[in-house]
Amino acid sequence: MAIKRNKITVVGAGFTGATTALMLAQRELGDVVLVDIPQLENPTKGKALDMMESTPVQGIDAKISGTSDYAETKDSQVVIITAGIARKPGMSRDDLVNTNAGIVRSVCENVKATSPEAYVIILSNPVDAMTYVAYQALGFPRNRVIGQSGVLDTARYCTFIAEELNVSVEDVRGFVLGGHGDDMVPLVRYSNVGGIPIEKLIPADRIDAIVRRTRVGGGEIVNLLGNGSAYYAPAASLVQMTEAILKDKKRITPVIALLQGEYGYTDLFMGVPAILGGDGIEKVFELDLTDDEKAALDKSADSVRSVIAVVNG
Ligand SMILES: NC(=O)C1=CN([C@@H]2O[C@H](COP(=O)(O)OP(=O)(O)OC[C@H]3O[C@@H](n4cnc5c(N)ncnc54)[C@H](O)[C@@H]3O)[C@@H](O)[C@H]2O)C=CC1
Ligand SMILES: O=C([O-])CC(=O)C(=O)O
Repeated sequence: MAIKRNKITVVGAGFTGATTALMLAQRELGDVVLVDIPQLENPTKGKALDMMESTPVQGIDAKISGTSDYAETKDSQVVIITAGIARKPGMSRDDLVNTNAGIVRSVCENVKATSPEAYVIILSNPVDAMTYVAYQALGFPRNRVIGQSGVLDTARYCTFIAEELNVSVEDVRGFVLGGHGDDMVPLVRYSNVGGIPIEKLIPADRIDAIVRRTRVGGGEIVNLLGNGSAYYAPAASLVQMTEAILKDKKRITPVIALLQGEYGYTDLFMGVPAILGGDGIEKVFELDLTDDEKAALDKSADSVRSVIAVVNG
């Protein structure tokens, strides 16, 4: 049987969606279908065609198409959901909950009908609650419904650590757990540079400053952009997760997963370290936490619960 390229659907052709589509193609992870609402059919087709016309210059073999018709997304291996509104300065991610819950629900009904075997990655904010909405609407097993927050939050954290020490980002390792809000939990104790714990390299007050900056990293970009939120690092994070699944890389990475007892939480979607591979979330790791770390995670879990309560009405 002829081997075919993977098919990856990106729903939402705005800043994050379009950037993700281009980055997916640049890594030749598969053919990409970019979907937006019917009113934006032509701009969506236009963005896709423009990207497609860059492929000879870049030496990329991947098709990129734009549509508002889910028939064209049929049997995608991975579906990435970026549809929804983004926040502006002065707003929190949670302010987006009602609008985006409706959008994510309707998108997921289409995804369920056209790509019932897909691994679905959710970006739309507030992303922990939106992953819950997607899980309910899709009815897929929990290993196939995956939220993106921790790859991005950890990338910001590692960027700041590398800057602080003036070392390669490649040698920085860390984990950010919890909800994708200002209560997220960068795990200092599990962070190292080239295997050396960061507590041995960076003074405590500077580590505190890095942790604080990481927690509000999304807001820092929102305030600078003035009319939208981050999209380059979020897109890169989505691409890393997609690659982990499509290439069965079994990356150990934070993902938003449905917790059923892990860390003592039940029926909660939140960022935890996991193995991400060919079967989606293949295993969630339960790290040993100190009392302070667990208290911080509990606080973050409470924040996520309060947003999920809004969704549940
Ligand atoms: N989880 C995370 O780490 C991050 C989450 N986000 C979130 O991702 C979402 C998208 O952000 P941007 O791309 O910057 O926004 P954007 O406004 O540039 O793009 C959103 C796109 O979604 C489309 N859309 C709306 N309803 C739709 C529907 N029913 N079907 C298909 N498309 C639909 C819009 O027409 C628009 O093109 C926001 O909610 C934002 O807060 C953004 C960055 C990081
Ligand atoms: O801050 C926002 O609204 C977008 C986002 O989630 C991030 O960049 O972390």
